[in-house]
Amino acid sequence: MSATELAAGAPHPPRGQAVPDAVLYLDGVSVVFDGFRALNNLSLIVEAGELRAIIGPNGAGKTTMMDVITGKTRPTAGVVRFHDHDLTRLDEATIANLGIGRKFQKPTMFDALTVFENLELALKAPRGPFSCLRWVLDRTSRQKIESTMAEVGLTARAHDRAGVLSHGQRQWLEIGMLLMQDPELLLVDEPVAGMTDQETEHTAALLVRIAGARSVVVVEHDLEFVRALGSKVTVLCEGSMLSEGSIDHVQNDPRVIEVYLGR
Ligand SMILES: Nc1ncnc2c1ncn2[C@@H]1O[C@H](COP(=O)(O)OP(=O)(O)OP(=O)(O)O)[C@@H](O)[C@H]1O
Repeated sequence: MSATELAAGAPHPPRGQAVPDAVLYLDGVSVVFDGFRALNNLSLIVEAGELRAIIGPNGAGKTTMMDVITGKTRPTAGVVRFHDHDLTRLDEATIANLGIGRKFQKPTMFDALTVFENLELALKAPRGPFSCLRWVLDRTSRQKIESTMAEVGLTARAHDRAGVLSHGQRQWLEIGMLLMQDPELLLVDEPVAGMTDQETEHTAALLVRIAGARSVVVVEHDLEFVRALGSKVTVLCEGSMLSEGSIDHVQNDPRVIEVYLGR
């Protein structure tokens, strides 16, 4: 049973059984806080190289879902797998080291350091027997920093301090810092809140560009931005998946219109 077949609606395999091409696999996940179900039997599959948008009204469970994937919150029930790793048994640091990066709304960088220096700090420290080959590693690191700056559109700001960047540029730098860690799955929380229209467009193009080489899950309220992503959209409501498909499909789904878009 492949992730594509499951995503098309085929029945899920028995709990705990790996799905070959799924990077992220949630099945029957519930989170109960003091009797309140923040997640209610949620199932979700993200494939390799997929860009997925998650939308839903306030309190739908979007943040709780991200918290479950990153190990911040333990599910009360259900399966959460990253490839064949059972994430419900791992702590946050171990999950991050497996290759799951998370970008929160508020950027966390050093304002007094330049764009280049912030990316350099975010680079994984060289490990192993070749770490003495400083020159080779330095050249490789420099190339990686330069390609990441190009990827997020900050090459022209390389030697400017992070503190003088615009709000949008700070968000892109933070995404670049996460990319330096080579995540296989990137979780992005409301990336365009407070951005100008032009910054929002740039961010959509950036996320489309970086998905493909890794999977990207974006939680966002801005539906025009979600449309620009051109990706599959999952609508959460009251902790469950309400609808899934293209932005046109979910925007025309009467259940979505009733509980979310029609408000
Ligand atoms: N630690 C907690 N203890 C109790 N209730 C919580 C806790 N965390 C979240 N909740 C509740 O769970 C529900 C889902 O919250 P969550 O933050 O996941 O929703 P969301 O979709 O991210 O909402 P928003 O769009 O407003 O950020 C909310 O009703 C929230 O009040």
